[in-house]
Amino acid sequence: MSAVEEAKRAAAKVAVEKHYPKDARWVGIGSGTTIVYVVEAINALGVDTSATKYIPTGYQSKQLIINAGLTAVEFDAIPQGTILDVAFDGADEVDEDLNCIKGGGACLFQEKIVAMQAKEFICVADHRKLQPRLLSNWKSIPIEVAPIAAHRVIRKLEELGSVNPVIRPSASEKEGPLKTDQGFFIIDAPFKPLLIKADIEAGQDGNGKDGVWAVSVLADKIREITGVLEVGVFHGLTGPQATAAGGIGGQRPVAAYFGMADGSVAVRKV
Ligand SMILES: O=C[C@H](O)[C@H](O)[C@H](O)COP(=O)(O)O
Repeated sequence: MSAVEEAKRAAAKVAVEKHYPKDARWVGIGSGTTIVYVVEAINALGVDTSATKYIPTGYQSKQLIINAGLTAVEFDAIPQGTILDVAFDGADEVDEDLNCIKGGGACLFQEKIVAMQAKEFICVADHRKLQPRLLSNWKSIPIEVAPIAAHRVIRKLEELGSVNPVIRPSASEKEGPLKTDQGFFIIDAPFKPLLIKADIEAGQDGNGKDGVWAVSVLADKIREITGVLEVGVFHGLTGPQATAAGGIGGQRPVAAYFGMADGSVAVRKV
């Protein structure tokens, strides 16, 4: 196993040991390569999972749950008002404020609704994802859009300062653009690194001047474009603040665990 895979596995083990409630009834399971180790770590806990329902965030996630011998229940099949005990997921990048970029594997819409339905959203990743600001290393924001509106959305993203936003192709050119679990397209929109709270407090302007945006300002602007289903920036209130504002746990994780190159696990918490 490569060092990066070892790092993902180490982070998943710590995150699950710290945040998986032994009597969990409803657990969100994200998408990607890191989440595989989260499911492995859940099974390794040795707790009784027979009464627990695992909510997938897409096709890959659902197959992962089923193949691990756990019970998958689609998001639209959970009883109304159900609050998930916890949701785990990976990320493409996490900043100092715990805002995340997600959607590198074309899953983001279902991941967001599952995260927002959970009391606690926990992020698990390797050291490459740990950055001071979003778009430091990962260069573009994945945005899920209705195919018919894709070119219109691209023009609007350019107006916001994105340079060369593109519709993500599928693996085979003849199949055209990649389709999400919703049958939508993904547009990858490059922007300059996004400002965090400390930058704004230090007096920087995050309102798009010279193409420089604060995380939530840009995420909200993109989401307002007609044709956009969801944006792969997870931000805003989280934890008790989200609950106090009438939400559940919010879309920003309360904690993120990173497997480091030296074998240790680093954590960022709100
Ligand atoms: O679209 C994919 C999801 O947002 C993933 O959670 C994200 O891309 C991280 O994936 P991985 O764990 O493979 O790095």
